[in-house]
Amino acid sequence: MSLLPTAELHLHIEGTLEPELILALAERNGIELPYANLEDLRAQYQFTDLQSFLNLYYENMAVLQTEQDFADMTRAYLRRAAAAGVRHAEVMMDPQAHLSRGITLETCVNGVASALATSEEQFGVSTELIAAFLRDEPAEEALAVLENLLAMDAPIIGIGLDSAEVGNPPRDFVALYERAHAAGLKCIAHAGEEGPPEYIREALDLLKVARIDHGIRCLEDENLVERLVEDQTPLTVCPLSNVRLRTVDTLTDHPLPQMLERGLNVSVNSDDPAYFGGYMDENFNQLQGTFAFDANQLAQLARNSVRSAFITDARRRELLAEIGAWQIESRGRLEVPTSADHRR
Ligand SMILES: Nc1ncnc2[nH]cnc12
Ligand SMILES: [Zn+2]
Repeated sequence: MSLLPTAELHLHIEGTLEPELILALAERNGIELPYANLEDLRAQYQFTDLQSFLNLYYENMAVLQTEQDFADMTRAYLRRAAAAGVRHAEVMMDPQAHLSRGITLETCVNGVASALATSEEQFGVSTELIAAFLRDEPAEEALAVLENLLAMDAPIIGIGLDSAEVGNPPRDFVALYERAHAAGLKCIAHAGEEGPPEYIREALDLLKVARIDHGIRCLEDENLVERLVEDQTPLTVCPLSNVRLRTVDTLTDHPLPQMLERGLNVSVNSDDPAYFGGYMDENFNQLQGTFAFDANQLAQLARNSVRSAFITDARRRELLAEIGAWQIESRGRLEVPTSADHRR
């Protein structure tokens, strides 16, 4: 049984920093961590909400110091993603989280970009880079960083908006998104993860985004659901993330089946796989185990990711053909795309 070919559209590269790599980079860079060992570090991975995760996520970034560190982290993700069936990845990074630690834009951007540049030949995964801005930091700072990214001709195709959602609405970032649109960049934003449906509306109406990251709280607003279905707005859903951050109680309670049923354009993504218990294959594995999706439903989720990706029509046709072949091969004898071989 071959792996389900998919596009990963919602992935924070800093969220792929595995505990083992954190310790290795700390050692390489002579950084003292507040954890005695791997077990001690792993014991921190219990989250009560988004903020409790973000605290650890930002803290662990201290080990990322050089271009090589960023490139090593990115290559480790690409290798793992390829083994999970990912054929195209649109990778977000958080430049402000590094600038605030005294790491230059060149170091973090060039480090990640250098690994992405050889991804297709090395791992068979085509990639794009998206700069995400921290919504819990001043909007003026985000705009200044975007100007610097543009000035250095950073190889980004778009911008995103992430970090602590509640109390930091999309309406605060209109100038940032106007600048990004004017520069010809694609625009996406996290909305409706912990925040209300109104934030999804704002992201669409004020920031004019092409995709919504998460968006699961749209279901609380029937008019919004109808609009999202009508426009086929992509929602990049992250099931294991939602469970680990307690947005839903258990995977059984996850609204993905309901969202598919309603005709929303939903895809499956891993968000911060090193923190949330799995990469793309593990997300599909657990969905399959919980909801018993058939080959048609799994293929639909994969097709949604490909039709929502920022890729050429030729690449889209190529990936849709791969999914079609997988679907034919899988019908009638469906096993889940397995992660057993690469599980930690
Ligand atoms: N799930 C998430 N939500 C908001 N900001 C993030 N940054 C990294 N992961 C995030
Ligand atoms: Zn995210």
